[in-house]
Amino acid sequence: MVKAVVLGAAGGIGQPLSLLLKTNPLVTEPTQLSLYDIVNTPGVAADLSHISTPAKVTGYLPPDDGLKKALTGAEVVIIPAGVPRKPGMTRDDLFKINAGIVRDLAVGIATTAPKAFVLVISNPVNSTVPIVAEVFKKHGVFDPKRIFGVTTLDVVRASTFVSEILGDLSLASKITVPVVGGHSGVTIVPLLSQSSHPLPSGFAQEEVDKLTNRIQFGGDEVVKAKDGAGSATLSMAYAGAEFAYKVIRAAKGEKGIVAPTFVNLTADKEGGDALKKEIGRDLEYFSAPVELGPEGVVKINSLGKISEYESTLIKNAVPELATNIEKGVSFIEPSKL
Ligand SMILES: NC(=O)c1ccc[n+]([C@@H]2O[C@H](COP(=O)([O-])OP(=O)(O)OC[C@H]3O[C@@H](n4cnc5c(N)ncnc54)[C@H](O)[C@@H]3O)[C@@H](O)[C@H]2O)c1
Ligand SMILES: O=C(O)C[C@H](O)C(=O)O
Repeated sequence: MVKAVVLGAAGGIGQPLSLLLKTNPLVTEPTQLSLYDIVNTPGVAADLSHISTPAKVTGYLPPDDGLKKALTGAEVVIIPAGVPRKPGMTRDDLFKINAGIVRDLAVGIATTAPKAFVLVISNPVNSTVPIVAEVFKKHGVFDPKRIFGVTTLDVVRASTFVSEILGDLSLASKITVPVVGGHSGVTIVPLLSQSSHPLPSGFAQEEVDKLTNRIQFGGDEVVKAKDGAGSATLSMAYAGAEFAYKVIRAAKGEKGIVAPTFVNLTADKEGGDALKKEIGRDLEYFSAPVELGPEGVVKINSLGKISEYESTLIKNAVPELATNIEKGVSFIEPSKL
């Protein structure tokens, strides 16, 4: 039995994500799904509760201790609460509003469900994950193995775009491309040289560059197409559900589940230290392929053999990552809790 909670469940991501959690035929879990938002969750929960699958769905709003009730007994908490981008904005522009939202929700988790796995979707992920971690530290419940920044959408995009180039969309769900670094612009580093399905022979460097750029700025492609009506929601719901299932399956004892995710590098000290050497900087957080287990992070894998081009991408990612991480860490001071 798993209790999963979606915070921000009435939003563009929250609703389809909750639908996927309620309906996935491969996973009989979660058996309890709690939906929390500042608006509309009773309606979303009533709607989902008519679907003929086992998970019991309940909606909560802020009055009457709704957050606490939603989180009581939670094992997996997924956070897509917060504002999305409009054209012309960077993810960092969302910090002003989303940092406070994520901080307050993190306080709720730290006090009510400190052992839950926390999956952070709200942008800017490079800063919101450190915010959650700092809140947990202040409450004395920080476990780096249990806090994840969800970067799965970058991985999903990379697989899809590579399958398009290979001219076979049916390969999309089979192709794996590790995407490392962080979740914004140049901090998104696809390791195309490690694609499970190599790019066509003779694929020019110029084309690798174009493909890399498309993966790094895939979010902007959607923001532009939605033209003021928000950012990726449906593909994010898909990606968020995929990652959540991996965390749940690993928690249930399934072995060998590996996924890139943005984690605190102390989650696996040995692996984290080796990774810091590879990237040439003592960063506190990085998205890397992580092996998952019953307690969360088991092992942070090294980047392995990467091309010179990819090594340059990582060099370009590191300064922005360091700034984003510091911004999140310094947002949390004892006086703010
Ligand atoms: N990690 C990723 O890959 C990724 C991908 C897409 C979007 N995002 C981010 O996810 C976030 C949500 O995007 P969206 O399109 O669903 O936005 P949205 O505006 O459609 O939905 C956000 C929801 O959060 C709710 N909310 C606001 N404050 C809250 C609070 N204090 N407690 C609970 N709920 C609260 C809102 O009421 C709304 O229902 C944005 O920050 C966006 O940038 C991340
Ligand atoms: O681009 C955004 O702002 C949303 C999300 O981070 C994405 O990658 O689609």
